[in-house]
Amino acid sequence: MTATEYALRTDGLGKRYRRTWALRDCSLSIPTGRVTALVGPNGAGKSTFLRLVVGLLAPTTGSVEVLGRSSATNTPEVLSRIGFLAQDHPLYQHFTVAELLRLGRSCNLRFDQGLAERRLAQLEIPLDRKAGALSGGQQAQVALALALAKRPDLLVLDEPMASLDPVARLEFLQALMGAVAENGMTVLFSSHVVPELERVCDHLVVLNHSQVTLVGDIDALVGEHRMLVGPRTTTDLDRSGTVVEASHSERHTTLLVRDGGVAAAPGWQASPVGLEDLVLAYLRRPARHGAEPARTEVPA
Ligand SMILES: Nc1ncnc2c1ncn2[C@@H]1O[C@H](COP(=O)(O)OP(=O)(O)OP(=O)(O)O)[C@@H](O)[C@H]1O
Repeated sequence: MTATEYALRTDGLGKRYRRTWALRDCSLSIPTGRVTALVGPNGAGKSTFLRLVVGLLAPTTGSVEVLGRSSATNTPEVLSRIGFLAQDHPLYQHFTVAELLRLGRSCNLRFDQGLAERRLAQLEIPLDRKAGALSGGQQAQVALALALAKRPDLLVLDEPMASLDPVARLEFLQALMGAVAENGMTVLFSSHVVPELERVCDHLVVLNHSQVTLVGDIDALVGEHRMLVGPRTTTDLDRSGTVVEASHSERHTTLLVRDGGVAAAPGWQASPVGLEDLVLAYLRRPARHGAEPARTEVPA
């Protein structure tokens, strides 16, 4: 792929706040046009990663390339192609929606006021209402309308649905997907709500303990993993694979494996794994801080 076929590339990216590494050794690529979910527990480094991507933070190590350009040399032209919705979608609470739109237009060359107004009219959000008088879901929708009106090539959203109820979350995701279908932009958003991601995302990054533990196309990742259940054992498996997670009951052993790991021994059964189980298994893995990925081979 050429540089512009990737909306985002990072190489050895790291950020340290005093003695705390919020993100380390992050090297990944996100192809253009994908909707990517960034998943991780509290404190995993998601916000730090997203703020590095949009240029609000400078890396301690490594580099970020966004829309084919290094973020170290971000020009106003590149920045105008990036939309960013910060966590809790902050809006000036004393501004009316119309005033927020005016502010957006004055700050962004490509601002599409008509697009924002149509979206807000569909949602029946009055333009003369102050942001502080809107519900959390309405504020999220206004923030999304402002971000979309920039007509960004890359839209970055930091936990955009965190404060929304299930209905508002669904409406938000539908609005986002509608905009993606219309504009064909690349979207990167962080979330804790794994079950909802499968419907809208085609790419996944799992971040845990400040490190990327899984990245790739969701269908491919799900296809590469499987669940093996067999008689309780820790040693007598004779086909190699990478054990992501092992659990044992009194009589059975359950393994989540990657790359092979076909149940070879009699009594073992393999089954596909769902996205949620897959993500949870990676999130449960202990921290590692070495250079090499922690891959445990199934004993031969
Ligand atoms: N400005 C800062 N100064 C010092 N430490 C920070 C700062 N910002 C973040 N951290 C630390 O960096 C780590 C990663 O924080 P970050 O906010 O990126 O995580 P997160 O995955 O977005 O968490 P959450 O899901 O709770 O929002 C945490 O240990 C956090 O305490």
